[in-house]
Amino acid sequence: MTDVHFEKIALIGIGLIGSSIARDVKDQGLAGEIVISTRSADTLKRAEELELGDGYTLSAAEAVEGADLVIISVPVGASESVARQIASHLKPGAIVTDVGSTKASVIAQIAPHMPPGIHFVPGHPIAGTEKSGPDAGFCGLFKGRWCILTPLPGTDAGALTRLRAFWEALGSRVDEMDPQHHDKVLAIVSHLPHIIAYNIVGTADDLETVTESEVIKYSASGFRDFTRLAASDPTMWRDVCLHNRDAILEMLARFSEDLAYLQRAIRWGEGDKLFELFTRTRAIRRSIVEAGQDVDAPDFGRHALDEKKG
Ligand SMILES: NC(=O)C1=CN([C@@H]2O[C@H](COP(=O)(O)OP(=O)(O)OC[C@H]3O[C@@H](n4cnc5c(N)ncnc54)[C@H](O)[C@@H]3O)[C@@H](O)[C@H]2O)C=CC1
Ligand SMILES: O=C(O)C(=O)Cc1ccc(O)cc1
Repeated sequence: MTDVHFEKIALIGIGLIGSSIARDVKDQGLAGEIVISTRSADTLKRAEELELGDGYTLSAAEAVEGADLVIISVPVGASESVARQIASHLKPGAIVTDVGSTKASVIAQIAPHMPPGIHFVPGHPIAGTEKSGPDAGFCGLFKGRWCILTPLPGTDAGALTRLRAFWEALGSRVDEMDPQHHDKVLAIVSHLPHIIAYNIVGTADDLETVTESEVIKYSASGFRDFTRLAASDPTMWRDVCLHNRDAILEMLARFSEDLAYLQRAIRWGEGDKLFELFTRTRAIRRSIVEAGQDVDAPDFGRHALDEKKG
């Protein structure tokens, strides 16, 4: 059996994801010691009040001293800064991983700083909410959710197996994927929906004829769903957009083309085209429900993309 117990786990960043990991690790006794580091003193103090770990420090370098597993849970744009700070303090043989929503950029930021003998295995739990900060996390966030690992060529098989077992202990289903493929898949199933939500809520806010009270008063559940996504952390999503630029622009181009098709059909009263599209999309959801798949399941998007690729 793979050993999922670590003597010391260092958590760098203790927001929604870091604090959820801390809660699960504690709950399941997966670590002898949890040391938490974050950039802001206020967040660190809050983590201590919530008793999320055993040790607390503003120094990421100090946190990783002697750690067998280091989990970086910061906005993706802060990855290189963290890697620089911890590089020369890592214990030989340590596993370093992250939870960032984009993978190619995070790898480019972290991998060059990792000394020989350190096992860097990038990861991404496909689980979260629109909330952020240490209070937002909860036990069981990762249960039944996918976690995608994007190992690099030459990644130590033992380190990969241990990290996989760690996420499985948190209740996740684990898949491995090439980082570029990950970034394309997530661009369509996660990044675009957030961008569309930010855009539609922004548009509604800009409409002079629609007062704030009307937007709230008459908002149907469709619009409300968008406002939840559009309430997501601005720093995190700015970084996702800037660090998955190419895949997002590619998917946005496809999306805009398809939107123009819809726009034209509406303008010219081409009801058959509208009906055909709406019937096709309805069938997609129905087939997922009939297959007994959770419609929230993150692999939905991956299957849809694979089917498109043929
Ligand atoms: N929010 C979500 O639903 C999900 C987020 N992710 C990824 O997880 C990572 C963390 O996201 P959340 O926990 O949601 O964010 P969060 O905003 O709740 O927490 C971020 C943490 O990073 C710390 N931090 C920020 N800049 C830092 C820096 N330069 N150095 C050290 N610490 C720094 C903050 O103090 C905070 O503790 C991001 O990369 C995000 O893309 C992955 C899956 C889901
Ligand atoms: O809140 C939601 O609906 C999400 O989609 C959460 C989420 C946000 C970012 C990720 O990289 C993974 C999951």
